[in-house]
Amino acid sequence: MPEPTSNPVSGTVPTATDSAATTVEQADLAPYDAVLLLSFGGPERPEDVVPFLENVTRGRGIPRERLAEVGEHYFLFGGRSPINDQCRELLAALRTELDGRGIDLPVFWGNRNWDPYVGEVAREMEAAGHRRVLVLTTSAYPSYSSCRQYRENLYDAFADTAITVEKIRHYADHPGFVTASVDATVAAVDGLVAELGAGVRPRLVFVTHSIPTAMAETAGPPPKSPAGGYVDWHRLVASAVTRRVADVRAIADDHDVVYCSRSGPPTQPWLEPDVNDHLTALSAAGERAVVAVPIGFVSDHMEVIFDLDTEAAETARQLGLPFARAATAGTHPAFVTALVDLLVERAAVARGEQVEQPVVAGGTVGRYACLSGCCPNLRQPDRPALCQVAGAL
Ligand SMILES: CC1=C(CCC(=O)O)c2cc3nc(cc4[nH]c(cc5[nH]c(cc1n2)c(C)c5CCC(=O)O)c(CCC(=O)O)c4C)C(CCC(=O)O)=C3C
Ligand SMILES: [Fe+2]
Repeated sequence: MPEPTSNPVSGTVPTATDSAATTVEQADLAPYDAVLLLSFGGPERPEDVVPFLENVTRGRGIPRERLAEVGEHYFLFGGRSPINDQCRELLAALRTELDGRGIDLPVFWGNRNWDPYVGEVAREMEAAGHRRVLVLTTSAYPSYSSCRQYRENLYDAFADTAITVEKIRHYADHPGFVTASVDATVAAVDGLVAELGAGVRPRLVFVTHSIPTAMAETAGPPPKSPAGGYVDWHRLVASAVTRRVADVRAIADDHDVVYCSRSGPPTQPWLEPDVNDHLTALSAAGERAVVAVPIGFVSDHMEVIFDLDTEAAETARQLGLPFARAATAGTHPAFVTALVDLLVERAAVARGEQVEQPVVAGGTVGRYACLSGCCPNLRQPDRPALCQVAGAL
């Protein structure tokens, strides 16, 4: 940040001794008057688990056995999902970063599937006088589940309020998100090398949430491959992370994008391979060590602590395949800085200003407002959603 020539807060000229306290210029996110962190939500007590699962799966056709199985994942961790605490930590980190830039807008937090519900938070925000809100979700990629479903819930929450809602762009290809994954991957590679010796070249296995192939193929705006925007964006992030890790550490030449948390009826095709099947195949092919990089999750969600740290780690143990899991972005400073940069960028765009929109090489600048047919709801195509504009794909 440039040194201010005068102190905009007090109007006095900063001196050498008080400069530390006076170099923060007041800034804002005009035209927005508040920020909303929108997340998935998760249970915090054993009694919450079943009602939470009912909220998530209502009308989604998930088999009863799958629900019972996922309930057990939560019970294994005391009936408490890690996700809400991670949102609290992210809120604190965002506050510190905003304060450091002299931005004093309030940051609210609401969830789609558990307390604090976004519908209740919307009414609080309206009562507090807010009228134009900028939303940041804890989901970084395009697809129905990771984008439109959030926007449908925003519609339900805000339709009857006086508040206008806008969103930042999809940010998985933002350099700050990629940097957080690179640092985490380097640390995990170093851990394996310390354990196994300098000759080992771990293979990077990027992991994300599986979704039905029908959802994947319709995800994201063009240009996209037949696999769809969800898969394309993950492949791009995986390649970007691999390139940067390979610049500084010896790793295997190839990397993979694989999936966890498959749900739905067995007859419905979902994205494959499953991470456990893939570890088995890599072991059979003679791979000597694997680093799992959960680029599909912004923090250590249940999918990370159960599907990877518990289940996939056990698969690797049984295979005798050395395995490490890289940290998620969480509150990595590069990620927190990137999120605030994305808020600042979005506000500048709303003011009609020219602004830099950084993406990693080969990335595309995600849309601020999605096209009305993008990431369609295949069950209820006409369900209303916010932050979209009319336009054909
Ligand atoms: C793409 C995607 C993300 C990433 C983007 C994002 O972050 O949003 C994500 C995140 C999450 N998913 C989560 C939890 C669950 N997801 C489920 C079910 C499903 N997820 C799907 C997709 C995704 N999900 C889909 C297509 C289904 C099938 C039902 C349907 O078509 O809607 C079910 C039901 C049981 C089951 O079927 O597994 C649960 C409990 C939690 C909370 C974790 C915690 O507590 O830490 C988080 C962050
Ligand atoms: Fe999910």
